[in-house]
Amino acid sequence: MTVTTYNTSIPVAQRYEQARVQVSLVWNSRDERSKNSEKLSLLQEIIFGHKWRHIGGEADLWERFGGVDICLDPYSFGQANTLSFNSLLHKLIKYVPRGSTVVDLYSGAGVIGLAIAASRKCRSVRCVEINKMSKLSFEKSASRLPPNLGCTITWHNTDASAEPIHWLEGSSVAIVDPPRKGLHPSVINALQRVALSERKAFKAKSSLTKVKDEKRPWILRAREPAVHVDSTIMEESSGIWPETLIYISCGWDSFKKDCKSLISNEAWHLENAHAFNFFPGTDRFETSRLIKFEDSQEQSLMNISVAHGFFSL
Ligand SMILES: C[S@@+](CC[C@H](N)C(=O)[O-])C[C@H]1O[C@@H](n2cnc3c(N)ncnc32)[C@H](O)[C@@H]1O
Repeated sequence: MTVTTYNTSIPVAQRYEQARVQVSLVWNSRDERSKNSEKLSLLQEIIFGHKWRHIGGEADLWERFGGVDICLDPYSFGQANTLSFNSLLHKLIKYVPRGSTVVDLYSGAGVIGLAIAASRKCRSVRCVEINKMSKLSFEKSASRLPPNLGCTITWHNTDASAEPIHWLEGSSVAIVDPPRKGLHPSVINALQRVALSERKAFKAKSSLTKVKDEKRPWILRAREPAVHVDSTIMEESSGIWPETLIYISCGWDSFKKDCKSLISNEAWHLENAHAFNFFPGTDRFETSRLIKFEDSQEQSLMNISVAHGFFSL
């Protein structure tokens, strides 16, 4: 695969945005009418179409992340640098107090949530992801978790920005790992509100947040889990709000913007950050950082983890 950045008259960043991608398929046959040629058109359909089909080889790729087996299906998000991601997880896990109730927003196949569930004796972990195709990977990975974890783990196929308050309520730790564009304004707004004194008002009336009739069919709402692991009955969660926020970012500019918003009203205070090199040898280096926040209202510690933000060299 080649990405062309041919037009050198425009700035590098724009060159990549406007780049054209050339995909070369190497096929061992005399011509496109040879035996097995239907597989070639199938491959073409797979690459340029919207469906994935398993043609040959092992269907699943397994990785070991954060001490758990993780299944990576082709249609689910997967971290490119496994070593750096493991270092990030190792650091991140320590910021999650044992016994926490965790919400993993933008969870993909639930790698972070599953790793935390396995190592921090969490009471519950809720993974929230918009891509319904990640469900299968989550299910397969969850099936390999050690038995009797004593943690309720659920995976929800929904848009995290649709009802963020619902997901923050009942979670003592919130983890966000958004795409490069950063957090949706509704998520930032909800994080600001729950960390401020408004939190008390929320405590009173939130559990509270009624499910509204959704008039926009494209908005996913899935309060009920698509996958539920472990038999533990969910405890009453109202009254618990995030005291720890871990932000993992792959977009440095969007992170800076989100971070500024989160600390602007002193709801969250930056405490520390960690950086990890996700793309060594490139002209940018992708970093992860863990930033710890202190909540001035309640003197509790808040963490923000920023992963792989971009710095131009
Ligand atoms: C950077 S990936 C992180 C995935 C996962 N945390 C991991 O490390 O494998 C961002 C994920 O957010 C999901 N996503 C994007 N927009 C979303 C939204 N509005 N609500 C929920 N998930 C979303 C994407 O499908 C993708 O899986």
